[in-house]
Amino acid sequence: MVVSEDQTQREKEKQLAAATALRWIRDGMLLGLGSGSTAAYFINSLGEAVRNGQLQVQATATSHASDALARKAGIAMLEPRRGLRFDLTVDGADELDPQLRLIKGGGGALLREKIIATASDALLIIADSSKAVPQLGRFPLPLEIVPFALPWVLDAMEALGGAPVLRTDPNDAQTAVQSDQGNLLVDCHFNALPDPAQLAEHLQRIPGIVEHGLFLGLARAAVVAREEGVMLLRPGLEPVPAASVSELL
Ligand SMILES: O=C[C@H](O)[C@H](O)[C@H](O)COP(=O)(O)O
Repeated sequence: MVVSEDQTQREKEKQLAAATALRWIRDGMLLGLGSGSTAAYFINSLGEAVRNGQLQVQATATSHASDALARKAGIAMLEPRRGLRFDLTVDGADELDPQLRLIKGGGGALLREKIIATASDALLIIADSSKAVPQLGRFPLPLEIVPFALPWVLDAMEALGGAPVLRTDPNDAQTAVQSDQGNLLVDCHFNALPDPAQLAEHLQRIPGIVEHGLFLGLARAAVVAREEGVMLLRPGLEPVPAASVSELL
């Protein structure tokens, strides 16, 4: 596989954003752990700090893959239970706009990610520079669908102006990808989402859509690594160098 200079730069930025997020992790915190390649860098860095005795934390992961990675990294894992709330969730994103509205779910983990983000006092996004966009929608919107509902959900998405595509195995177009819950995933192409809140309302009314990948009003801050430095973005505030902010919460 040929890896372009751009891809190499993106990977470096993901690692840098993930490592920067560690500066806001405090001893004793209960953490939500995100999914995807950027979150994996964070889990590995966190695991290293735990194994070195620098940090003691407990966590719940947003996917089977992240759970396995975190256990392997030596992080103490918590099962879901009544009353459990997280101090902070650290997760990646497929797109984030200046108001820190997000598209998530490119890795299929959107449902557990939204559950854990909602059970957290704060959601911190870690991202490479390609994820920060002026307007959401170039990345197709992921949806988690109950299998029985698929045909009607596809019709409903077309009626909303989207072009829905069932997510299949990249090596076998006949095999649909299943989420950790055993549901189907649909990627809906819109090109641009001028009113994400209105779209989210429509999606919530379509039976069979278990969850959609619009995360609105959930992210407290985003660490975005760029060639010129690592910035902290917060809704309604000018971006500042991440190193200048000592307390996030
Ligand atoms: O379902 C996956 C998640 O929403 C990921 O956080 C998102 O797809 C970003 O993944 P990556 O860090 O690999 O770009």
